[in-house]
Amino acid sequence: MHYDQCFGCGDVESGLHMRTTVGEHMVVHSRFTVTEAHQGAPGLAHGGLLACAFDEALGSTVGNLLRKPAVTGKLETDFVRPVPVGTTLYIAARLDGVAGRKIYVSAEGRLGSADGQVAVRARALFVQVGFEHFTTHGYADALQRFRSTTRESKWDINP
Ligand SMILES: CCCCCCCC(=O)SCCNC(=O)CCNC(=O)[C@H](O)C(C)(C)COP(=O)(O)OP(=O)(O)OC[C@H]1O[C@@H](n2cnc3c(N)ncnc32)[C@H](O)[C@@H]1OP(=O)(O)O
Repeated sequence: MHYDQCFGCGDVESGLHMRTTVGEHMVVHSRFTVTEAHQGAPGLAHGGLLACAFDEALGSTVGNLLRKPAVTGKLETDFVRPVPVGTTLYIAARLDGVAGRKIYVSAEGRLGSADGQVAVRARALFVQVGFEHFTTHGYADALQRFRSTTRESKWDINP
């Protein structure tokens, strides 16, 4: 689901500008290029921004494969190698299982190419929610407009 104000996939200037495609064996691929706006230590990606990229990639995996609204309940990250500014992180994510409303997903991010060195691994639990989760806690008017103008069309699989 593409929301233009989303920090992960939207058009926010300092955002991550991530796009997602679904590949073979239901592996969901995302890319994130680290810019000057994403630094923690000088010249290196901030860990929280990397976690954000994985939240986005894993959320997109849930959205693209299950097409059910869900939110992150738990997100774990292993930071294995530093990710320098200018690097593109290639994230491959998988759906590991579903148990009732609980959705388990995991991903790994590689440096520079789809077969580069692993820099980050992540696992998450998403919890399926009703649309009222967003209207109750978020901008209800904006969400209703977003829903009525997009419906199915913003689930962009391999645009
Ligand atoms: C394309 C879109 C990309 C989007 C990418 C970005 C996604 C996001 O960042 S979403 C924003 C961040 N997340 C949030 O704001 C969520 C805030 N949390 C909540 O709203 C609630 O805690 C919520 C909805 C997760 C769960 O609450 P609720 O609906 O009452 O369900 P609840 O009964 O507590 O939990 C359901 C099940 O999940 C389990 N669960 C919930 N949270 C956790 C957790 N942190 N760890 C382990 N298990 C958990 C519960 O134990 C329960 O399991 P069971 O069914 O076996 O008893």
